[in-house]
Amino acid sequence: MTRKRIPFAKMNGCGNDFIVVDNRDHLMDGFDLSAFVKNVCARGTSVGADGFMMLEPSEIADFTMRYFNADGSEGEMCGNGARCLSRFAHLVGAAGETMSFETLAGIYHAEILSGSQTVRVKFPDVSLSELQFHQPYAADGPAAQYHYGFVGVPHTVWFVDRVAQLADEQLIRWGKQIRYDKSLFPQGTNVNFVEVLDPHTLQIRTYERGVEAETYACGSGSTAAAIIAGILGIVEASAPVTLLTRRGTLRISYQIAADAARDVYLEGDAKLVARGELLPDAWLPDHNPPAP
Ligand SMILES: N[C@H](CCC[C@H](N)C(=O)O)C(=O)O
Repeated sequence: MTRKRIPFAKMNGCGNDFIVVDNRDHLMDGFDLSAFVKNVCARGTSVGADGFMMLEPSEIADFTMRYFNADGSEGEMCGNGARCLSRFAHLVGAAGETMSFETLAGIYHAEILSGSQTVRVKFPDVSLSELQFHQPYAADGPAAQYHYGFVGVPHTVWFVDRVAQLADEQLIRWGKQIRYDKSLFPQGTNVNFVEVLDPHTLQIRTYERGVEAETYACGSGSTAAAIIAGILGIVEASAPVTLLTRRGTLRISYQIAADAARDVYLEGDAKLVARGELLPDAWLPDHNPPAP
């Protein structure tokens, strides 16, 4: 068994938590990444997180972001993850206060707001042809219609009343039903339940694909919800939209042009909460088989 120790950081963006590894020197070569990620992200038996990210070199940007969901699947992109990895890249000297990075969903830009742990990520333009509005939903769900937005990853947005009061089990039941509705979403989807508080403020709860549970916040889901609400005239699109998540606040701003939402920015905290070493028992949970 390898005696490898893997330096890592634990980062937290608005309650979305991530294990981050600097893989610029190919430390992770030889690992079955899917199994590794699933094990280290398991809460209770290992470090636990919503996702796992690696900082890797890039020939066209400051670095490459590789993102894995807690279930071991590689995701194209993660908004809160991108904010956390940008801060990490800055902390380890891989990037200055402004940076660009490669993802499976294209090139993103980010800025560490001076002297703070606030990070603003700029998304590529969101083509309006990637959005769908007022889609009917026949099954027993949170609403009779939903809206769809692809913001690096797929998102559905459901406007509901009193989202904070929605029972956790109900949210999970609806989330799973929609996320696994292959006739509508062959690739699956994240499911965002959104309440309009005022023309500048939305409250949001998200069932995340790949975590298969509610997470405390979702950056790309918040971005999709803010853009959709702006185009529908539910919030004022010309001003920043505040998204209240379960563990903090995200700010989203954008400009609506004829064919795309441009200048799309997602801003919020990105905290470094721990640094240490992952040891084999973090990724080999079979050392502790369940009691017969
Ligand atoms: N929490 C993430 C979304 C991760 C996307 C993932 N759940 C998927 O669809 O593969 C965010 O802040 O944008």
